[in-house]
Amino acid sequence: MTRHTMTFGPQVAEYLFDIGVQEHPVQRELREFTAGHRMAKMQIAPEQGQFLGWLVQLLGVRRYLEIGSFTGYSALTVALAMGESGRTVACDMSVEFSSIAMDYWRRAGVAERIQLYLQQGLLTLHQLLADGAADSFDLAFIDADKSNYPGYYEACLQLVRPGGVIAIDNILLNGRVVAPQPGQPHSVDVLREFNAGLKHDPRVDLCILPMGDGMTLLRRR
Ligand SMILES: C[S@@+](CC[C@H](N)C(=O)[O-])C[C@H]1O[C@@H](n2cnc3c(N)ncnc32)[C@H](O)[C@@H]1O
Repeated sequence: MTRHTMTFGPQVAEYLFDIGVQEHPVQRELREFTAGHRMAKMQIAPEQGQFLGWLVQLLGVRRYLEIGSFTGYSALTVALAMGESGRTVACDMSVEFSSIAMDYWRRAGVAERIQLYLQQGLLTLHQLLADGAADSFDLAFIDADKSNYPGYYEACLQLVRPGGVIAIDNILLNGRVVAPQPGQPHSVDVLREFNAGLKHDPRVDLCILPMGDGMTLLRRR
């Protein structure tokens, strides 16, 4: 028993992965491919993917909005968990990353169910709102540039239906949110202020998981 969240080394992390992560063969291939990519650390941890897939089942998610898709692992995970009736709107700005993502989405047979917008994420979210998509998503996942997190959050609060969930990744910035350094990027201050405000936000119910680099979950009231 413990009153604190345990921290653990690579051996326990490997054990948790072994006993806790179920992957489709294409998901595994994509994760292994991405491990060799120069920006590999941007991908979510596989146990976060497992959690998102589980949340999809729990909530009965049919419409998923993702801001920041990189090589496609999180979108692939959620698309597989939603099944044939699921629909994803994915946002990214990188042609290079997105072409890898689309390749793996095709190979897993989910590409037709994912609509990718290759432009600034905020622009896409505002377009979706202008097109009447408010209250239409069951789950949103924010995992892109940190300085825009407050803007992504405000837009997602309108796009996700009441009772739906907004998940937010990398809220700890590798611990930089609690150990500010001189000359650090402005995004650290933005994220620290953003994190601190959520527990006072009457529009949501909050839960933070110490998973990966910290994942916040917000249920829209
Ligand atoms: C942390 S990665 C996403 C990881 C992904 N969710 C996964 O599971 O592999 C962040 C992504 O956000 C994208 N990005 C950065 N700034 C962006 C912006 N302003 N609008 C849209 N996408 C952006 C990057 O190109 C990158 O692919």
